[in-house]
Amino acid sequence: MMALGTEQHGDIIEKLQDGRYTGCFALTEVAHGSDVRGMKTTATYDPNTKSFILHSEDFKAAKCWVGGLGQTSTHAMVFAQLITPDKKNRGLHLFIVPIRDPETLLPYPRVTVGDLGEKIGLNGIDNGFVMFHNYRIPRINLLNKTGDVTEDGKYVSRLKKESQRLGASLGALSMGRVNITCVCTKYISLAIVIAIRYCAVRKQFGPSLEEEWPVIEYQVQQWRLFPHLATTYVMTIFSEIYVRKLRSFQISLLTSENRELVSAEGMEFHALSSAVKPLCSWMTRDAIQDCREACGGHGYLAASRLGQLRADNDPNCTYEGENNVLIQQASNWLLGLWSNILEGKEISSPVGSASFLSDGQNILQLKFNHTTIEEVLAPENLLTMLKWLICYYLKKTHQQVVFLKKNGESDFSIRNNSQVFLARTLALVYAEHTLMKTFLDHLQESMWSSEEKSVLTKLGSLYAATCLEKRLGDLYAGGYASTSDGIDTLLREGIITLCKDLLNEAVALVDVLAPPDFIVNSPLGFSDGEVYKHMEQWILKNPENLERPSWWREALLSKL
Ligand SMILES: Cc1cc2nc3c(=O)[nH]c(=O)nc-3n(C[C@H](O)[C@H](O)[C@H](O)COP(=O)(O)OP(=O)(O)OC[C@H]3O[C@@H](n4cnc5c(N)ncnc54)[C@H](O)[C@@H]3O)c2cc1C
Repeated sequence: MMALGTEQHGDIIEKLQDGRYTGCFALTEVAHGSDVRGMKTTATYDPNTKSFILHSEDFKAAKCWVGGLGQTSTHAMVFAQLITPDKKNRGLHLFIVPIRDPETLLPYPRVTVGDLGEKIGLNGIDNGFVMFHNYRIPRINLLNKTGDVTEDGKYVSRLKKESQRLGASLGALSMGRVNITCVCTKYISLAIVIAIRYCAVRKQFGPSLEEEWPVIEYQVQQWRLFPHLATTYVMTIFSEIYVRKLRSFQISLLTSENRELVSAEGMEFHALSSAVKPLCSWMTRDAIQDCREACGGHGYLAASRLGQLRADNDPNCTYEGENNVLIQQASNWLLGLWSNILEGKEISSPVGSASFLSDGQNILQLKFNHTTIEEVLAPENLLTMLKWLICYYLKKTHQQVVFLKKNGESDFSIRNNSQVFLARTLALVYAEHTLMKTFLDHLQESMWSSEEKSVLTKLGSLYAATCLEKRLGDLYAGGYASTSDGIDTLLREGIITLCKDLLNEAVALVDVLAPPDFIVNSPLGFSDGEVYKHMEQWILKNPENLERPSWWREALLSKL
């Protein structure tokens, strides 16, 4: 509201800030989500009453999934197609719409609002729907920074194209994606804390009947968990730095005279957030699942919290841009840079996430030339391999685009047919590289002791080596490595060695990440490691767990 509104919205912003009003954000409709241009809710300006008439033609046009709308919000920011009195559709605009009376929480007449009902997770949030039936709101409720309607109904905008206006409105949402990345770091941290603490205590088998091993001692268990521990550290440090960078970008948005630079930074941040949000939410999804399985049967107890974490992280893959759709924004930006490079033009990457691409043709000539595990695991060598992969995917995706263009396919069809194994992977590797680079740059800061730096470097190497091991096929297929180089053995043995090295540090490393016990709130993951004591308390505290089923009389013959 602050990004897209003007002085006329000061009063309402103040009431939202001090809690007299509560707000929500209504973009998605029942029949349209990712493709926002398909939204059907209309806001028709009526110069006689100087108001907009909001209307949802049917249930398909109902706004839905809106967090906070189901039972509580008094106001919604609603995206609607703005229709001026000349019957022209001026495209999607944002309106502040009163939904409920703040005194009674009852909906206003001509507004149908309600809750979507139980969800897979996040049930603490009341996601709701709303329909408008020729519902009038004052003219000044339009957020009018990019486009406005005069009292007599003329449309005015400093941005000429509808796509620019929509871009400005949606651009204001970038911070939301960054926040999601931060939320993911909290979920992945909790999951890894619970799993590693539990696995350090849980014992099964051993070299002899007398000697049982904690399951974390097993190689396979380390390989299943420690790469996620490494990811958690890389994600945590990355997201902190990333938020700081974005905040200073937002300040320069308001203050900088250099509009060209700000615009280039804006595009890069948009591309970056469009790749990083999918990567982090997917890595968190995979980590939570592995943590759940790593805790065996007890991990399946609701009390372990792993199921809840899995369900709560799930929508991170969907909202603020469905991952598979959102990630296309990043690959489009990268492909644009690559086209410039091929034409011999300079490229602009003021945030620095893709500046290495200007050397892309040389990077593609590089060959794997390491002979020891130490060399392969050296962070700068792993970073080079990730850079090579980005250039490789750029080249392949660009070739596919050119091929489809030559075949006369439309832009829509070209984009659609260059995603799988190409543009999508490109954007993911770009995000993987950005995380690793940011993490390593941060390790150069003087705040770290040499011991801390040493263990953090191991974590960085494990993160990058794990990313690369999954793409060995491409490293061979693209000619970076040949079968005689032994890259597979060196990378894989490197991962196993790192896991072994980290064994003694693992519990301390999760203790660093862990919130206080009352937030961990899982008998498997409390800091004292007294898993069985806490499980017993948990199970016995619920009297129902010791009772016969409520229907026992119906099922037993004796009825006693
Ligand atoms: C818990 C939760 C909270 C939410 N909160 C809000 C909120 O507060 N406000 C709000 O406005 N919305 C909210 N949403 C809605 C959310 O933003 C949308 O669900 C999301 O943008 C995806 O849109 P969709 O559901 O229409 O999916 P669709 O766009 O219908 O996607 C369906 C599938 O099709 C695929 N697909 C679609 N287009 C393409 C393409 N071009 N190429 C390849 N694949 C494609 C997608 O990848 C997806 O797998 C929330 C959703 C959830 C789950």
